[in-house]
Amino acid sequence: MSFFHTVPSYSVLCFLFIILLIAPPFDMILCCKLLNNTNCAGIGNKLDNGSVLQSNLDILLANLPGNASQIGFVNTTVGEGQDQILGLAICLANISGSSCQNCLELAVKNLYSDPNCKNSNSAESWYDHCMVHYNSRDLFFGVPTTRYNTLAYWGKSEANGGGLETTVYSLINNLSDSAAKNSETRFALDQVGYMQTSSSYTTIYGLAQCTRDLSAGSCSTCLANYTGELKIKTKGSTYTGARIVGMTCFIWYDDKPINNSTCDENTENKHINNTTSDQNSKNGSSPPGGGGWRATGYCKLRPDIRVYSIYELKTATQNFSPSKRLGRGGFGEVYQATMHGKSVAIKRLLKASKENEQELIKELSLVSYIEHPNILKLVGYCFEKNQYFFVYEYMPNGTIDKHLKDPTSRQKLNWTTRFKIIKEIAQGLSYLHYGLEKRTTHVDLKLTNILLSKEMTAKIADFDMLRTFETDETHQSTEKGYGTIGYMAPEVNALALRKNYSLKSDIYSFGIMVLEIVTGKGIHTFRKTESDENLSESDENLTSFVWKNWNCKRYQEVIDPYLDLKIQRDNEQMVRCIHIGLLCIQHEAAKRPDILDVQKMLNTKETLPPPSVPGFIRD
Ligand SMILES: Nc1ncnc2c1ncn2[C@@H]1O[C@H](COP(=O)(O)OP(=O)(O)OP(=O)(O)O)[C@@H](O)[C@H]1O
Repeated sequence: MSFFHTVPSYSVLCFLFIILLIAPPFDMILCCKLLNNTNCAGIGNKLDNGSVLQSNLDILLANLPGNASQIGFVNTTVGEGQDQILGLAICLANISGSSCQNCLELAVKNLYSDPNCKNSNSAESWYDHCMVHYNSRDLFFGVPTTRYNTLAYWGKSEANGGGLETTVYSLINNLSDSAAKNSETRFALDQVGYMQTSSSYTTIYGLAQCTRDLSAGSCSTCLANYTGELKIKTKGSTYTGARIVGMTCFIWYDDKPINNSTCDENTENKHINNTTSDQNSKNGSSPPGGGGWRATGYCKLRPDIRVYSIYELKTATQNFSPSKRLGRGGFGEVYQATMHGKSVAIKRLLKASKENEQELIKELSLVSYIEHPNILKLVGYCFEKNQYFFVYEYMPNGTIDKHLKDPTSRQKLNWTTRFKIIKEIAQGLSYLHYGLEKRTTHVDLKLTNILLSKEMTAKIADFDMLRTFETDETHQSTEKGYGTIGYMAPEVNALALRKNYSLKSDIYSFGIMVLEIVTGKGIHTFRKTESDENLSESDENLTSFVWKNWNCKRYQEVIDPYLDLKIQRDNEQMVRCIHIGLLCIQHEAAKRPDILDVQKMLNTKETLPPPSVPGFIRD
């Protein structure tokens, strides 16, 4: 199990390059759309400490987050008559149950801690993803209001009559219509394309939601009111983003994806307001021209990444039944399941905890955007109740390691397939090293991290792990991560040297994998020893075994006996792959080819340089 490290592409100096290599991509760290502060002002009646009403309020607020997290909404009352208190809690319908609960717990906490709202008989606290509202006086369930807490807009403005206005308001109208008709959640999320100029295309994302106690008609009314209000407030212009947070409905659109995300105190922005005033909040409106509050961060997740609830995962895996378990690695267990008609592999992270959550979110956002046919695709995740899961596409043919260990599969794994797999791993690695905005290293490349699809397409996996986890003895901690003994390059093999990890260290691991695939012998076939005298297969390592035979030109000794050696072209490719493998595992990192060179070597017949001594071999 491992993770990717990223490197800014402008880095040329090696040491700077390495330092940057292990730095997390900062722009991925921020999570959640932030609203500006809205104050709690003009509180009406205060509750008497120790009163029945106060204790009813305490009961109400203690239960709202948990009750609402089930379906993202609850409205309820506690007490009767003079002592009755009404409460409503709602989350944006595209966040997980755990995020909803976290958000509402924060919202409730603020109702108690904000001096303006503390002990109020009527107050409201809203965050970016949720809102809590209580009242001891009026019945507000099911009643649409025209009052809103925040109306804000931002981004580029365009005079009305331009294409943006049509795009935005047709999106809002469609969303409003869909949300009103959605009897289950009163929520709709959509996106629409907009040609800014003849050559520049923008997507506008949007959501609309009503509290679930509204009827379809009331929901329409609420959303229509706010749409009209937005038009009035923006005074003849349309902006690329806006948000209205109302008492009974919300509208939000932006030219950036409005993602679901997990939020905590650091990332959610709080807003507490009392409800005694009938006036619109003064604090939420932005001046035309894009001032006022602005989104300062997102969980940058690929928009189609799904958020699963633990309940869904438990159901799909028969409560994580051993019969559904695909395997166990250094960091967790993997289960097979079918979700929404697709076969998936659910990785349950056993060593993650709340403290790691922000780091996990950061990893998640990085991994979610990595899309390549030779990289395992992330489908979704679940961070709930201090439990953490990543959901990936399922690879029915398992790991290549498994195929090489089983004599029947090994026999079936002919050279054409093995060569294809080697080239596919190189393609995936090339994408990581050079195909992303920032250079990214895998750090834990090994055969158990290469999965095979139904069509035997190789996909690089295992990039979802924190760098600070405790692990088992087969893994060693790099300064910010792990590698696996046997695959780790000499420059990173000692604990003190872990910071030396570079793209060339990944190349070393790639070279070991190539040799394993050609020889059919995993690194674990050999007993690792420091001695290179009187080597026999049982007491040398893979590297020394290949190197010794290579130097004597005993190529056939090296090639997997399960491979058919009758085809001349295949034989040449096998020897060439041993050669490439040896170039990749040269002791001196600088001498190793980079992955683009490797791809060229694999795809052409150009003459290769002689390899120098590999890592971990004594001259
Ligand atoms: N997407 C997947 N499809 C099918 N099987 C999978 C998938 N992901 C993992 N597996 C199986 O689950 C096993 C455990 O995977 P996991 O990533 O937890 O550990 P690992 O890579 O084997 O070990 P380590 O944690 O030491 O890197 C794998 O060896 C593989 O057999």
